[in-house]
This record gives sequence, C-alpha cells and structure tokens, in this order.
Amino acid sequence: MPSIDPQDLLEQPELPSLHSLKVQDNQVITEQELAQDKAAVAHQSTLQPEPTSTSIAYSYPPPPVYPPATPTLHRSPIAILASPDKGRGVYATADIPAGTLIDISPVLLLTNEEYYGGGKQGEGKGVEGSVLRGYVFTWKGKEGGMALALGMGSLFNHSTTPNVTFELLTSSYTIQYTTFKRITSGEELCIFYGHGAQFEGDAPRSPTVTDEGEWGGLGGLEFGEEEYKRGKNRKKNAKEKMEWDLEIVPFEELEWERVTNIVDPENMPLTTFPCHAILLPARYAQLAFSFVRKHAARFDELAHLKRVRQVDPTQTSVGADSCISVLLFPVHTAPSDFQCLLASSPLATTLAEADIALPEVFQVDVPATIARTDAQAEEWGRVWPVQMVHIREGPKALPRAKGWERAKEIWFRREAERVWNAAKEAGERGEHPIACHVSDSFHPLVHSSSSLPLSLARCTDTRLSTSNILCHAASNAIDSIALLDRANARSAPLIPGEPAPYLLTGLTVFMSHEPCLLCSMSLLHSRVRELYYVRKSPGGGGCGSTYSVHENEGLNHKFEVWQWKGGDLGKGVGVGLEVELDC
Ligand SMILES: C[S@@+](CC[C@H](N)C(=O)[O-])C[C@H]1O[C@@H](n2cnc3c(N)ncnc32)[C@H](O)[C@@H]1O
Repeated sequence: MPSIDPQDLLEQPELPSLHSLKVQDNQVITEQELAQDKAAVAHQSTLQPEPTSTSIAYSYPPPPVYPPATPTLHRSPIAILASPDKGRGVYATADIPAGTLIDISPVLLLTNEEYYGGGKQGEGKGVEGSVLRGYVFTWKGKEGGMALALGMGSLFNHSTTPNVTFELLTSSYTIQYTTFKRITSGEELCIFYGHGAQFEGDAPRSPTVTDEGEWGGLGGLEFGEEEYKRGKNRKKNAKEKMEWDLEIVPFEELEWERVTNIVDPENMPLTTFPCHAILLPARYAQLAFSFVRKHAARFDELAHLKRVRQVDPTQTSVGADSCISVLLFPVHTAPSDFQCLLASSPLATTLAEADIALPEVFQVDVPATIARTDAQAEEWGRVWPVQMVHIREGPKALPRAKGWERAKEIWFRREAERVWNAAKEAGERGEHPIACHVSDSFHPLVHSSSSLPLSLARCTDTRLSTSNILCHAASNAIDSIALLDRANARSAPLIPGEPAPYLLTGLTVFMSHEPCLLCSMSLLHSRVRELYYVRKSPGGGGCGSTYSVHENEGLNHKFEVWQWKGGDLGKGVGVGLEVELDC
C-alpha cells in the first residue's frame, strides 16, 4: 500500500511519510532528485507516473499465505483471490472498461501518535511495527496521520504497470479506485504504491517503470476493429481520416435493423379500403354531401380524401356536362339501410324533379391515409384524389438521416462483438449467458473511429451466482450507473444541449439479448436513449418480441431499439447462445 502521499511529499519534504525508509545505492538524495521524486509521485495521481531513477525504497513485509479465494459481497466484477507471490489480490471476474469506478472504500484514520506509537518514524513502535505498516495510506486531510482503507481498498497489490488509479477524498473519508485501462477478465487489478516500493524478499532493485506505453489513461482506449485498422492505414492524414470516419453508411447496408412497429409515413406503401360512391352531375354535389353528413357514423373518416372526383362525361350514362363521383360512406361503417335512405332523400327527390334517374351506388377502393410526399399524392391520387401534408418541409425541418457515420457503424459492430463475447464468458462461468454494456452515445462532433464513446458499465446476468432473480444483466447495469452517480463520478456532457448525467438519459445500451419485459421497463424508467441487442428473446422479450415497451403510446418515454442482423458473419456474433428468458 502506498504509504507515501504526493501532497505530503510536496508539502513536507523534510518528513517523507515512509514507514520503513531506507536509502538505496546513493546515500545522499539531492534536492533535485527529491523534487523529481515528488513530481513523479504527484504525477501518479493524475495517471501519468514518470520513470525515475529514485533510490528511495519502501520496505513491505512479506504476506501470509491465504486460502485460494476469499468470499466477498461486491457489486463490481472483482474477486479476492490468492496471488502466487503477493498474498491475496484483487482480480477482475469480467472485462472491465477503462474509466470504471470499481470501489469506494471508507477509511479508518490513525493519528501520527497512534501510528508511530509516540516514537519516531522508522522506529517500528505503535502500529508502524505491526502488519498494518503494509496497508496504510498517508492521509492528506487536515487531520493528517494515516488512513487504513476498509474493505477492498486494502487488498490492491502494487505494480509498476498498474491498471487502477486511486484518489483520496478527504471530505467523504473515502478512497475511490478507478480503472484507467481496459482490463480483461482474470487480470489482477493493481495500483501504484510509489517509486521505490520494495518488498521484503525481493532482490534489491532500482524500481523503474519499464513500459511507458502501458500508461494509457482514460483517453487511451484501444481500438481493435479490423475495418478501422484497414481504413486508418489507407488514410494518410487527419483530414482524410476524418472524412473517412464521417462517410455515411446507408441504412440498407447496416448490420442492424430498427425494431419498430411504426411505419415511416414517407415510405409507407399505398393501403386502401372500400367506399360506397355515387356518380352525379356536379351541380347536385351539395345535396349528396348533406345526405352523407346526416347519416355518416363519423364524418371525419374520409377527411384525408377529396370527396369528389371528376369523371369524363362521355364515359358515363349520367349524361351531364360536368360529372363527378362523390364518396358516400366507407363500406365498413355505412348505415345498413343507406340505399333506402338515399332513395327517399332530398337528393333523390331533386334528381327526380330534374327527370334524372337516381344513379346506382358503386364501390371504389380509396387510400387509407393522407399522403406525405408529392410522389405518394400523385401515385395514390390515381386511385382516388387524396389530401397531402408534408411532414419534413419548411425552414425548421431537419435533413433526414440517410445512414450512420462510418465511425458510428464501426463502434456499434465492435460493441456488438464485445457484449456477445461477454455473454459467452458469463456462460462459461456458469451464469446465464446474457450481458449488458452501457456507454455514452456517439456524436460525430466529438467522436471518431479512434476516439469512441466511453463505456460506463459492463455487466452480465448474475442471477445464478447471487441466487437473486432480479440480478439480470440490464438491472445490474442500471445499478452500476446509479453507483457512478452516487459517487458523482460521471463527467458533464461534452456536447452542448446534451442532458446532464441523470439515470440513463442520453446513454446507449448494448445487450447480447433482447431484455425481458421487466428490464425493458427498467430501461424505459431510466430514460435510456437507445438500445442495441444482438438476439431476440422470443419467449419474453419486451422490446419487440412479446411487447414493444420502447414505443408504447401510453408511456411517457420512448427509445429507439435496433437488432443485429449481421448473423454469424464477422466473428460469430449472434451464434450459439440460446437463452430462454424465464420472465
Ligand atoms: C495492501 S496489502 C495488499 C494485499 C495483500 N496482498 C494481502 O493479501 O493482504 C500490501 C501487501 O501486499 C504485498 N504486496 C503488494 N504488492 C506486492 C508486490 N508487487 N510484490 C510482493 N508483495 C506485494 C506486500 O506483502 C504488502 O505488504
């Protein structure tokens, strides 16, 4: 455990807070070296430790031998396992993305008096002489002294190439641990105790950070897509790459299809229903309208249609100069005795007075909906003249999306692969093979194929291991986001106008399988922006299979849902995990 605190070193150079301080190699440390050391350790807290040739070493006692695994009730995908040479260690039980807050440990403060037992530093009196020497952090709060992290926080081992950073939060008396690289399942989670950390039993060494490249920080997410690599290699400069990123992949070429029952009105095919109509000389039209108004169940049923159609008089037996067809009633709502009513109507009387026989009523198919484009109006108008209302015209109309930016398309494919593999791994661990990942949403202004949205939570179903039927993957993910929010660990949105962090507002969810009805409702209540799943869950899915929670008219939030249709192309996404949802 780092018994050295960056602030402490900076503020109290004469009293570096080492528990067992020995000077290695060089007996004398120059001020310059000390300053370098302080800067290097301070830098560690900003995830950028610098290699140093420091000769300070901190001696840690060897650990006792522990059982292979220590039980713990923990929400992060981490476990306490015996490490080959470091006692116990903290290990990832699932892939954890960079930037995931994995633990918040409360601390127990010890005064300097208690810690040093009234003696001097290095004398080994008091707590310093106990095994806790290897566990305390130098506390930088106003109280000073030492802090013992309770729980998981005391179990992170040291590495010169750590993957977890920590922050001492003096106001809440906690320490927060956050991954700063992507961690694969099974990997040990280590922090950096400080340059010069020396473990008893180690051969004397001059600690150095050998692989600077390992330090990625939050911005250094790797990007493994073949397509991207190919594209990137092809593109010579930043401008070319940006253009390549922003090229639009048309909807028809995407490996995803939208799960929706809502038909896009502009692409809607012509549908019709039968209507009763009558052929009349035009001057009697008003009488026909009055008749319809008097007897129609609902007059507005035909509001999207023009009520009359011009007819070529040479084609009719009515024999009028201007002849029209007039719509009377839709067949399905016409009064059953309307022919009798018509025969005794003012229209019939007036026609008789003009010595015109009452024309026969005939049936005609008419468009079932209003036209939304000029093309629809023209095509459908040949069936029967139809009203038209443009929905995407005028100065405020947004241009219609034709597809996704290539970078976005690559991201979605990669996330589909990741969530599918996470589900597979969960299955191999004996869980239900279902996974759910939550990320910031893609925005072409701030993201590119080499700077993709940040992943915020990666969870799998844990119903079996927790014996808790509520621990579905999506519920676990919603919980993880709530954990981040409780810790105030989410950053403000980068894009102006984007919602501030609140539940899953503005976030994108990837799932291996369509969520069950319960999880679909949880996602809806969480105000999720969009959901992408690989496989449908025909037995109990709530976003397309048994129900479409995401576009239910009666609910106060809607979100887009897309399903992977890439089949088993690529890397086997969508193959081999049949899941029977039991709810
Ligand atoms: C904070 S504890 C870490 C948890 C500890 N391994 C345990 O089982 O309780 C620090 C102790 O772990 C051991 N340790 C941590 N990092 C180590 C490393 N890189 N090599 C050897 N031992 C290490 C040392 O015994 C040290 O005193």
